Formats: sequence, structure tokens, C-alpha cells
Amino acid sequence: MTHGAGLMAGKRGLIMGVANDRSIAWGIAKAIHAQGGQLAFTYLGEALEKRVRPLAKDLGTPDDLILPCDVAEMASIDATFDKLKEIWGTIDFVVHAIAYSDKEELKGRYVDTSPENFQQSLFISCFSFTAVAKRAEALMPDGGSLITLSYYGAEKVMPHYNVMGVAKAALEASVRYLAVDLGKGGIRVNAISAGPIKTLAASAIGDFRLILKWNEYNSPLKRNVSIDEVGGAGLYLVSDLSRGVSGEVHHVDSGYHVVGMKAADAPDLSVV
Ligand SMILES: NC(=O)c1ccc[n+]([C@@H]2O[C@H](COP(=O)([O-])OP(=O)(O)OC[C@H]3O[C@@H](n4cnc5c(N)ncnc54)[C@H](O)[C@@H]3O)[C@@H](O)[C@H]2O)c1
Repeated sequence: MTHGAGLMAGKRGLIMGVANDRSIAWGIAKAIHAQGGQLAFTYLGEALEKRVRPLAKDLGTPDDLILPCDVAEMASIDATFDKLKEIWGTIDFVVHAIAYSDKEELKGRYVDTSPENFQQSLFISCFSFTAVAKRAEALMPDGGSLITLSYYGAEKVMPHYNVMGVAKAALEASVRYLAVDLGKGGIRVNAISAGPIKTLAASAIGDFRLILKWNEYNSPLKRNVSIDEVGGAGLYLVSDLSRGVSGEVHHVDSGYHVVGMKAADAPDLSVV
């Protein structure tokens, strides 16, 4: 679709968290672009730039809107938003699809989490969204929409999720606080709680294949979700279709979060 037509016509925003074409952020970017939205992208480091730049260009993003950003550095986030201000002046939406933990600490017991990894995981996976929201607010004089990505491990204990579960719980709480802080300015803040999807970040989680199978057998839809399905929900949340929605954690997980027990017809699964 060309710009000027579609649900997102005339809207501009930033996509943070594409690592490759399996990234959830890429699914959301494609959905927004297909509805006429204009996109800027960030990438983490030169190795990922090689993957992100061609993808972003495929969606018509000019080189000067494909920006390095390490959210562990406030100066790096500042530089990203300074560039958006310089080139666009204002923006309409931000997609934050970023998380990090030392994968060694996604093994064993949560109780053994080190203070260093706790700090880093919570900083990158939770605080960075707040830092982004603060800078986005300054570029959204007429309102806008911010979304982030969470997981059911925020609500219930999931195997191997450990400190990431605590970080996602904090992220979901921060969505509610940010929704109140920014709501007066017409800025909406929401999260998508996605079901498990095989991505680079997911490969850090032990027994991920078991988690995928368990969700497939036990979710109401009896299957896993795709990045395009999360993309559709992302499009809804950044578009005016969701203009009455803020502070929400929207599950895109084949309905898995409503299930309380293994389905009677689901096979037992074991990693032993
Ligand atoms: N894959 C799943 O099963 C799943 C399920 C629910 C939620 N999520 C969440 O979705 C989001 C996107 O993850 P994904 O699964 O698409 O994996 P992904 O590996 O494709 O994306 C994670 C991104 O985080 C970025 N990142 C990490 N540290 C960063 C930093 N310091 N600065 C800037 N960027 C940084 C990486 O570069 C990468 O692009 C994450 O928040 C993840 O927790 C994933």
C-alpha cells in the first residue's frame, strides 16, 4: 500500500527491537506499513545493523531514519529522539519490543539471580520503556500511542523465565503508571502479552520447544501465534481503532491465559 491510503495514513512512528525477520517488532512493522504508516527503526550494534537496514529499507525507510540505539545508555535514547525531532518534528507512535537477561540466569532457580543481572534485566526490559515514553511524550503534542511487549511469565511462574518474569511484571505495572501520567496529553500506553514465538530472544530460554508444544496442545485455539498475528494487534493498538484503550495488557496467545489446567486430550510432555 502506498502512503496516503490506509488506517495509518499520515502517521509516523518508531520501531525498536527488530533483530531479524523473525522478530515480533518486524511483524508489527509490516502490519503498520501495510496500512500506510511511515516507520523509523533502531538497531542494537553493527552486527544487527546488517540485518535491520535491508529490512527497514524494504519498507521504504530512508537511511537517516535507521538509527543505532542501545537502551542501556540514556544518551543513545536521547540521540534517537533528537534525530526523530530533527527529521519529523513530531511522531504518532512507538513500538518497544526489547528485553534482555543473561541467559545463564534463565537456568536454575530465580532465587539465585545475581544483583548485577537483576539490575541489567530490569533496566533494559522495563525501565527503558519508561525512558522511551518520556522522550516520546515530548514529540507527541497532539497525542499518540506507545506499546511494549510482555509475556504471561509476568502473571504466573513459567519454567526458565526467572528474572524476566519479574521484569515483565514491572513492565506491565509501568504501562499502567505511564498510561495515567501521559493520558492527559492524549497519549495511550498499552502492552501486548504475546504467546511463545521462536525468535532470537526466545532461544535464550531453556526448553523453549517444550513451552511451544505445551501452548499448542493446551491453548483454546490449539496452536501457537505468529509474528503477523501479534502484528495485527500491534496495528490495532497504534491506530485510532483503539483510541479508547489505554493501560491495557492485551493477550495475543491463542487464549492460553484463560486456561487453568492441562487439556484432557493434550499429551503429557516431558524433557526428562
Ligand atoms: N518470543 C517470544 O516468545 C515472546 C513472547 C512474549 C513477549 N516477547 C517479548 O517480545 C519482545 C521482542 O522479542 P522477540 O521475541 O521478538 O526477540 P528478538 O530477539 O527478535 O528481539 C529482541 C530485541 O531486543 C533488542 N535489545 C536487547 N537489548 C537491547 C538494548 N540494550 N538496546 C536496544 N535493543 C536491545 C535486541 O537487539 C532485539 O532486537 C521482547 O520484549 C520479548 O520479551 C517475546
